Amino acid sequence: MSELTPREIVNELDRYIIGQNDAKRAVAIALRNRWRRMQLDPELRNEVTPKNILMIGPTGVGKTEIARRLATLANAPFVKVEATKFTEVGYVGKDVESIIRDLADVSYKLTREQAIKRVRSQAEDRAEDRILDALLPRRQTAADWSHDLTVSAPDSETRQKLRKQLREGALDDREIELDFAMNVGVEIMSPPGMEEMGQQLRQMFQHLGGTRTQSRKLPIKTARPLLVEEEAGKLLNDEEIRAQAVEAAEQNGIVFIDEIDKVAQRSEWGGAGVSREGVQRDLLPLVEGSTVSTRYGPIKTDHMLFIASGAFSLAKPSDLIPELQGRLPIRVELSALSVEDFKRILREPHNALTKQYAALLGTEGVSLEFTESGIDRLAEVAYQVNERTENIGARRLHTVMERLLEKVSFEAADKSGEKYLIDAEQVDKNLGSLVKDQDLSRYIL
Ligand SMILES: Nc1ncnc2c1ncn2[C@@H]1O[C@H](COP(=O)(O)OP(=O)(O)OP(=O)(O)O)[C@@H](O)[C@H]1O
Repeated sequence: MSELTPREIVNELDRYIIGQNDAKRAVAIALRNRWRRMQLDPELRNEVTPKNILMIGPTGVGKTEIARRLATLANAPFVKVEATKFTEVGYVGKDVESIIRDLADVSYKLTREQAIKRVRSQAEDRAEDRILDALLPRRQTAADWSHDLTVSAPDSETRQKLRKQLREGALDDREIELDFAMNVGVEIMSPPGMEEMGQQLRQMFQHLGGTRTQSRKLPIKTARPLLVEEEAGKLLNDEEIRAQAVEAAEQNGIVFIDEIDKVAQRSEWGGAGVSREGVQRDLLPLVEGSTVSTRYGPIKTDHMLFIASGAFSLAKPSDLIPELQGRLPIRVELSALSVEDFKRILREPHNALTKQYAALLGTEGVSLEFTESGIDRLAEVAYQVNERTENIGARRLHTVMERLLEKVSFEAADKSGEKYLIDAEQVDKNLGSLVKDQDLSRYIL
């Protein structure tokens, strides 16, 4: 559980997202409220439900990015779905529960990764010993000392030498033969709603099947990560991880529902409105709090944080069914991005595109530098293309940048040691004609 204060959360988000302060504040408060809730005594804790958020703003201005970064910050399981997915042909209702099942999968993966991190060094030690055993069968070193091979004998001199070489990477290419555990568990696909039964069957088969081993000959550098993974697996308790994953999804889960405006009911839309309202009605129990069965066991949605988002250019939040409106009490508007914002997005974020491309090309020994004028011009070009064709927000920076650097990216492998300077002139030279030609920019930028 993140202990960051709202101010700290906003500061962290500022490292990646330019502007959109209202939205940042809203999600920061929501996250802090989770921490506050956990400080309460259990009885009151259960009464406090999250104040879900409705983000309103055009496409590509940072709605998803804010939610995703928040989740990363809080180490929280996160899923994003498009509400329109449930209006597609073939939708037969109730499938919205798959959102929670996906969240459970994400949560399990996250929880397992964290658990692996905790046992990693122990698993690495064990893996090292197994490699050494393969290089120098332990009987030669340990048997005289003890017949019980599970008790580790002190390293013989040869073993010590090998261990040193191994750690220095000197034996990386040496091939060894090892027994790897093969999971013979049966994958059971359970129909929606029957996950728990599937889970029980899976466990039953696992007991019947057990694990078998398979002997494989591999170079040490390939074998090592596999052995670490296998040893970590042995050190972990899967039942415990499953239970923790359920807990994390219930207490920390964040569900981001995009395009909620597209399923907002408007009386004049007539017939189609029914199915749209249907989707809202299906979503409602999740947001209000219900129990969904997953392969990890039943999961309650009561304390998950739901962030719904949409452009609301045609429909308005008041076109959503009243119950859903009531469940999304916090409204934040995100503004369209200006040229100045684009300039900052290219320069400031920790992961700014300019930094990403420079780092990528750096791996080829090519140095890529953007002058101030170059960045300004790029931002202006992206803004212009957005105005003239379709406004896709900051996503335009990606398409424009990709186009600008296409040639450099292609050639970089043969240009080690060279330096590329991107100034305004370069930008104009590469993109000028495309920007002027509306049809071309529609296809290419
Ligand atoms: N304010 C911003 N600061 C930095 N980067 C941004 C900002 N807005 C958008 N971006 C970048 O633009 C891309 C798209 O943004 P995002 O996915 O958040 O859009 P969105 O507002 O959720 O749109 P949609 O509703 O269409 O999904 C991301 O790569 C994101 O990093």
